Amino acid sequence: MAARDDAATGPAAGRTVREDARIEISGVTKRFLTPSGEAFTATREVSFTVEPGQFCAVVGPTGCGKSTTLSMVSGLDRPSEGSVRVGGQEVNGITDGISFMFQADALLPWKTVLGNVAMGPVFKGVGKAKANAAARDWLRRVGLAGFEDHHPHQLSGGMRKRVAMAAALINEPKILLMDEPFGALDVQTKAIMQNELLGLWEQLRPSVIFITHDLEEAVALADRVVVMTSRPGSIKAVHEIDLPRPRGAVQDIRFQPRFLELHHQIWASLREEVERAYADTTGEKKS
Ligand SMILES: Nc1ncnc2c1ncn2[C@@H]1O[C@H](COP(=O)(O)OP(=O)(O)OP(=O)(O)O)[C@@H](O)[C@H]1O
Repeated sequence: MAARDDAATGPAAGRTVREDARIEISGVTKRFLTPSGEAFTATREVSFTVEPGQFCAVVGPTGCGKSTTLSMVSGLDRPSEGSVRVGGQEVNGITDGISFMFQADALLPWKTVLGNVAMGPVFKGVGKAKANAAARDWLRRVGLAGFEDHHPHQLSGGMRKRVAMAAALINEPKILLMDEPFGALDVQTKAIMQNELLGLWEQLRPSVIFITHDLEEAVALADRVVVMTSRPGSIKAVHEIDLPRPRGAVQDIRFQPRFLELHHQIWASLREEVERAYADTTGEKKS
């Protein structure tokens, strides 16, 4: 396990970050009841911290409990044991100041692009004119000026992601939870969206938990990469990513010697878990 950041030199150094944006996941075990009434352990004693303003990626084999962990941070679900704290307060319901982005678009098909993005401030009680003005500004920031009156089905996959990103960021969340947000995009569009996300994150600095199956994406974007074991998911390793910021274009980062070194190290620990999870599904034994 690599050494942890020093607060003075870590990702938040020299920036205004919100102390209430620290996420502390401590000893979280989550059990579900199976249809036959048995307890199924999805995660076991998961512990890691995301410092305020830090970008943390989580990787691990399929079914290891990544999304389950995220839903406990969001307050949509509760741990069976252990605790999740945001800004020092135990999470026991939907927490204010948290936004989400998932692989599937969460856009309302009957609303225009402008209407979708303005929804966040409207729900917070901002007047419609002011919310629309903020939404226009955010659409400009994500390169969609001129598409305000379109509906989601009239946009490409990448454009819909931009709308989702504007909708997630318009309320300037202290925490952004992302579950494979770019998983369904083609390679080029994915790289463009990753660059856009990094640019916006550097301006706003929410704390981010970013789940991905793409280790290159995790290393290119994150300050910290958490590797989870195969089911039941626990923490295998936490790797600090010491690539300098701003990172520049993700397409170029991938060729840097330090990137390759980090990727190689993390893949060594992830690979074993991916193979173990695969063996579980095929009934093969891997000790
Ligand atoms: N509400 C639920 N009820 C019962 N079992 C659940 C529930 N939610 C998740 N699980 C189980 O918990 C385990 C972890 O699921 P989870 O979706 O968190 O994994 P994941 O790591 O995000 O997977 P993937 O990478 O495939 O998206 C899985 O075996 C899943 O079937």
